[in-house]
Amino acid sequence: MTSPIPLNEAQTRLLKDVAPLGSETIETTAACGRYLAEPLVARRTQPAGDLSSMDGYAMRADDTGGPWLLVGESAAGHPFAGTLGRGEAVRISTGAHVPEGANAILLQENAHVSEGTLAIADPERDRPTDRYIRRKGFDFAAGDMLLSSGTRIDAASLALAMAAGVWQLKVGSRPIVSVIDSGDELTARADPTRPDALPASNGPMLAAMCSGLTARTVVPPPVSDSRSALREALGAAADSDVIVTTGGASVGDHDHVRAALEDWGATIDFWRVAIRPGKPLLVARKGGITVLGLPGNPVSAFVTAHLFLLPLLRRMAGAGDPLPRFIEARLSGALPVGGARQEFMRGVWADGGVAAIAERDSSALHALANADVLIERPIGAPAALDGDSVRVLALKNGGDA
Ligand SMILES: Nc1nc2c(c(=O)[nH]1)N[C@H]1C(S)=C(S)[C@@H](COP(=O)(O)OP(=O)(O)OC[C@H]3O[C@@H](n4cnc5c(N)ncnc54)[C@H](O)[C@@H]3O)O[C@H]1N2
Ligand code: MOO
Repeated sequence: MTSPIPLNEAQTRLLKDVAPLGSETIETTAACGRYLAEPLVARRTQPAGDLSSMDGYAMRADDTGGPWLLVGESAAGHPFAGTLGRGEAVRISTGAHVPEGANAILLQENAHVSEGTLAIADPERDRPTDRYIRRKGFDFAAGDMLLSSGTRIDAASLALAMAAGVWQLKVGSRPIVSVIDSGDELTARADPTRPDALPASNGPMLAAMCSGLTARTVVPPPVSDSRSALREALGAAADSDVIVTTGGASVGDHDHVRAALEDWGATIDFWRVAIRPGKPLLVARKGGITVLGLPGNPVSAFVTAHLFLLPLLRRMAGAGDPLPRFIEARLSGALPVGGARQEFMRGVWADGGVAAIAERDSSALHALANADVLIERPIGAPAALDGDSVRVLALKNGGDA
């Protein structure tokens, strides 16, 4: 049996020959979570003209002493039509166009108005200023390249595209994923008449992880621990871009995934990665289909999905940067020396840093559900002390997407 390969080598091999699936043009409002298949180029200039950023009064820059005659109003959506002369001012609201000739704003709070005449309430302290003018095109101009191909559309970039006048976006196609739970002990729902049975939780968990990437996911009922049943389930999932199996990936008498994949005509790329949890991870290919054989233990399945399945789906969906990003955090508490596998411990935000959850069993879903982060422990790392810097992968607050 060959030795487990390092994580970075395994991720490189997984993604090496995987190209984005294709693209489609969709409404911008429906594009959240998708990846741009071409750069976003502005079709309009923002702001379209010089706008006031405050409610107040506009006047000429060479005429900031006052008093002024109020000659009209510029409201958002209703610009003042004329040109301002000396001794004249207009009422102006936030977001309204600064009239022709005007180049200074007096804040409403600093103004005194009486019978159509405007004056500075405290001339010793306040003066009209151009600080409250947002210049035409300061955010972006028509023709500017705003986001590069491969960028994930989130709420802010969706708003940017709308503001840039781009109603439709060319985005990467959504991958189709089939998730096969395998094991004789598994049932689709808890069955009180079978104390030996276990609800299949991996399939729904993995489907939920994929949904954050807008993949289309199919989860058939659990498959029994038999080579032929697995072979049949693989065949039934052949119209997928990715097939995920969970369970049966290890060395036990009932672990049939590798044999079933070979029966089906798939080629095993690699099996076993030097990570904890998740060592028995397997990658195989058949035609354009990538098969990820994830371990059955729920935490192992979750961690390997985070490290392999989600990057694979991001790449297929057109992401420029598919791998999860580590961030540095301060450790609250101490950790023992690292082992022979790169470890991903469940952790929580605590005392301004991260603390490892004591329960490290790879079946412990309760601890996983409480985790905010995965704390990375490199192979053979020296013991870590309270306050040391560690690398973490964020799980909560959008870290999964
Ligand atoms: N002698 C050895 N035994 C094991 C090794 C090893 O190297 N030598 N590796 C261990 C590691 S590490 C892991 S992880 C597991 C992985 O095992 P399998 O992928 O073959 O998974 P199963 O044996 O089928 O199941 C393990 C565990 O997970 C439960 N399970 C399975 N599927 C689901 C599901 N869909 N939903 C919820 N829970 C599931 C299953 O009931 C088992 O309890 O192997 C170690 N053994
Ligand atoms: O994947 Mo296994 O969890 O390393 O126990």
